[in-house]
Amino acid sequence: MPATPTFDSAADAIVRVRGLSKTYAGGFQALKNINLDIRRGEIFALLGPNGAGKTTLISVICGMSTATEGTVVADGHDTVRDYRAARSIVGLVPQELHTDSFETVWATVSFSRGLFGKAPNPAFIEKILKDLSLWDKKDNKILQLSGGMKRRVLIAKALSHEPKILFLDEPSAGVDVELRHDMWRLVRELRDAGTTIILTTHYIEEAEDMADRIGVIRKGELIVVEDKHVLMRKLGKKQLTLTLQHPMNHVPEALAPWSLALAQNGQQLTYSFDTQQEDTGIAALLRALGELGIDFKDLHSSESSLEDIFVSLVHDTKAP
Ligand SMILES: Nc1ncnc2c1ncn2[C@@H]1O[C@H](COP(=O)(O)OP(=O)(O)OP(=O)(O)O)[C@@H](O)[C@H]1O
Repeated sequence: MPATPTFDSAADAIVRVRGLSKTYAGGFQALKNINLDIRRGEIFALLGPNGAGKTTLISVICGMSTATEGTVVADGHDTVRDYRAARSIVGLVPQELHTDSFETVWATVSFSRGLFGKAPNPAFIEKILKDLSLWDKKDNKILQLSGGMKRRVLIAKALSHEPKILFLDEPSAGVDVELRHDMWRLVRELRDAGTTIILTTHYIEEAEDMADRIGVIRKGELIVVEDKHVLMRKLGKKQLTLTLQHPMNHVPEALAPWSLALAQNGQQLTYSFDTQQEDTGIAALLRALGELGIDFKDLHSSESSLEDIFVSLVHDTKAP
């Protein structure tokens, strides 16, 4: 399993993370020497199990939390030395809802824009609220809204100052299907308009669907950064499943080289092969089956999903 971090030094990186480590006050090291370039205009998905360090990494990149070592440069601005400028180009949709507000939706979102020193732009705020189906709630107080509506307000706030980089921390956690679809439509629109999107997610099918590149973080280390399609091609496995005419009790010794799995009460033989190999071994397997007189009535192949790849990456015992 190639769990080597591929450090990609893109010429047009909008975020450059170098040698980033973070140790919390209690002594726990949550991030270990992270190097990462986020390309301008991409959707980058950060995957990792609970506690891997995703939120910590996002908060340090956004300048909300300080690193113990290393630097982050966002669109040319060092997030520590040049905090205000760096912060003004970043929008963050946090995981937690802190929105027990007596303010109205309109006031809250407009105020957020003002916090970043941007001139009022009611037409722009109106557009965001309409895009997020919040327009008819614009005069409601935040505390009167449902959880899903509050989540929409968080997104509206993050977008209010027209950030170049939008961070979404677990945007789909606890939201209904409708909001999820609205959110992904909006994310695609934003990306098409030039916004760079960085998100963390547990919904791997979403990363598979949405992301241009994927980063996998485990125990504070970035173990893989790769173009989604390349990752799936490189680490993906294909499976060939044969449904047999006659069930068998065990896999014959002569078929040992293919490490076949027998399932479905001896009716199904499965062969897993590496998609990168030049010779998949399928032709030889079919010949061997013919020679042994093993007939099959059906044959189909399938590819491993990003989820399979992710699970095998984070459980790879060889990696640290
Ligand atoms: N303020 C803190 N003080 C000490 N340790 C912390 C603090 N915040 C987070 N941690 C620890 O750092 C590690 C990384 O946490 P982080 O929230 O970044 O993980 P995550 O990948 O976002 O997890 P999840 O998917 O559960 O949100 C965890 O072990 C967590 O317990």
